[in-house]
Amino acid sequence: MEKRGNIRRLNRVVLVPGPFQGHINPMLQLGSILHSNGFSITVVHAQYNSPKPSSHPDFSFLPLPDTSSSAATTGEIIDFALQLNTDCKARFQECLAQVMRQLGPYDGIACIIYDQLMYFSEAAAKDLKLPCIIFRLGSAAVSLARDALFQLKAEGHIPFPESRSNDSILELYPLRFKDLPIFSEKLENFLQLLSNTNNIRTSSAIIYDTVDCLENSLLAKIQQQCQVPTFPIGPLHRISSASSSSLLEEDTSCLAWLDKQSCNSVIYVSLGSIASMDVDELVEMGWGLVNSQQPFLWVVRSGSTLDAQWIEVLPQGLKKNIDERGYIVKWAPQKEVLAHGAVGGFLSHCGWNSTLESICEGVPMICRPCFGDQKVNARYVNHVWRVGLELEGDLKRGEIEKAVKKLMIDEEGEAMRENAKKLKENVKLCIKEGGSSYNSINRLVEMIRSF
Ligand SMILES: O=c1ccn([C@@H]2O[C@H](COP(=O)(O)OP(=O)(O)O[C@H]3O[C@H](CO)[C@@H](O)[C@H](O)[C@H]3O)[C@@H](O)[C@H]2O)c(=O)[nH]1
Repeated sequence: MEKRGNIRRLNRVVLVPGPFQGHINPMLQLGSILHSNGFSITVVHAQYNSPKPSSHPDFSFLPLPDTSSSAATTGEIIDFALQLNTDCKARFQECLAQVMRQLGPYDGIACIIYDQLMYFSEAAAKDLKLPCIIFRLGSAAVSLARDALFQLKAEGHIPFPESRSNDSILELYPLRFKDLPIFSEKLENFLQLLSNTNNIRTSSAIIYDTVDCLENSLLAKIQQQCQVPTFPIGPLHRISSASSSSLLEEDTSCLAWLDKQSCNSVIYVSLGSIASMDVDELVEMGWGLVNSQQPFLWVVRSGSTLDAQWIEVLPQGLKKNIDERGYIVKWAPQKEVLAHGAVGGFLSHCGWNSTLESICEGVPMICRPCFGDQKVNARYVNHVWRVGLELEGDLKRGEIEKAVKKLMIDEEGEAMRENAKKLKENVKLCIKEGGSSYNSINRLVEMIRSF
């Protein structure tokens, strides 16, 4: 890793993850892959949802003293992200200059890899003449859908009336208007954020945590439109040996509970790290699961129910039924749960990490998308990859019960399980030696070495 013509070694990669669980995990997984390829890793991060340095002793961590460290709920995410970028830009540049000084004259930064949400990184890198690479965290389908939003807006198609919800969007088939990854309540701010995050500016490449066998034609389309190389290197959680970057404590007691359940019998329920529900929805979910008669493992994050601390708001009768059939935790070791033989289905919000993790374990899904890219992922899960079904409309116990039975017991669910198993095998081929993701990682490493 020596720079031609001098003895300066550029082997440090600076990573800038977004401050959410679903963003931190893949970035640190990428860090561990680069580390195993001989790079030193510095993680520059926001203080809000700060990653835990003790879980990654091989990396250096530098917090940005951002002022926007207030809780970001679903409705506030757009404004939070815009503010974070304003707050962090100058400080990031100071931070980089500090890293460069500390490294001394013979050691240097090869490049900066930043979460597209942290687009302030690019300007600072440019000022310091450092190469940078964008990390786009969602699927290729989401990326294309986001690009198309500006045209749809210019043509007056968004915001769209309820009557158009089910209409297909030709250029984004099979997406319908209701699947678009938009935040309708804050459309102008959202498009502003999107235009900032989508702009490649001086970045040298784009990384995707996705797999060729899932999104082959979409990835080809992106590469055609893109002036810089793209690297689909996922699923990172499968390729990387990184230890858990969980911000919350994982309750591993659920694994012992799973050990007592029969094969493929348990429905695992989790809506990720951001989505919330109200008390009525929590109660409906509880009864729906109980009435399905299937054993269930349910993640209810502390504070994820509006107007409640945790599950104290569940009626006693329901609690008693849950104790007989289910197990509730505040946070699960999700990857281990999905890999457990007892788990036969996943009721998920379809965050991209959860979707990939489920596909990699061959676990079919009930899709309950809550916002943003989750709606696109859900559509691909049930309509393209055919490894799940969608739970639409208001969250009602009868509908939940029906969906769980369909997935876990009916023939329709069995077909989805078969498809999921095939997809799992295809992904395995992509990550093994000579596979598409394996080759993509090698090309990425070569590119970083050439900077
Ligand atoms: O009990 C739990 C629940 C989740 N997880 C992990 O937390 C991550 C959750 O990520 P994801 O499924 O992507 O959901 P969010 O946390 O909601 O992620 C945000 O970021 C994603 C990546 O950009 C987007 O796809 C989502 O829509 C957005 O909400 C996954 O790695 C899970 O394994 C656990 O470890 N334990």
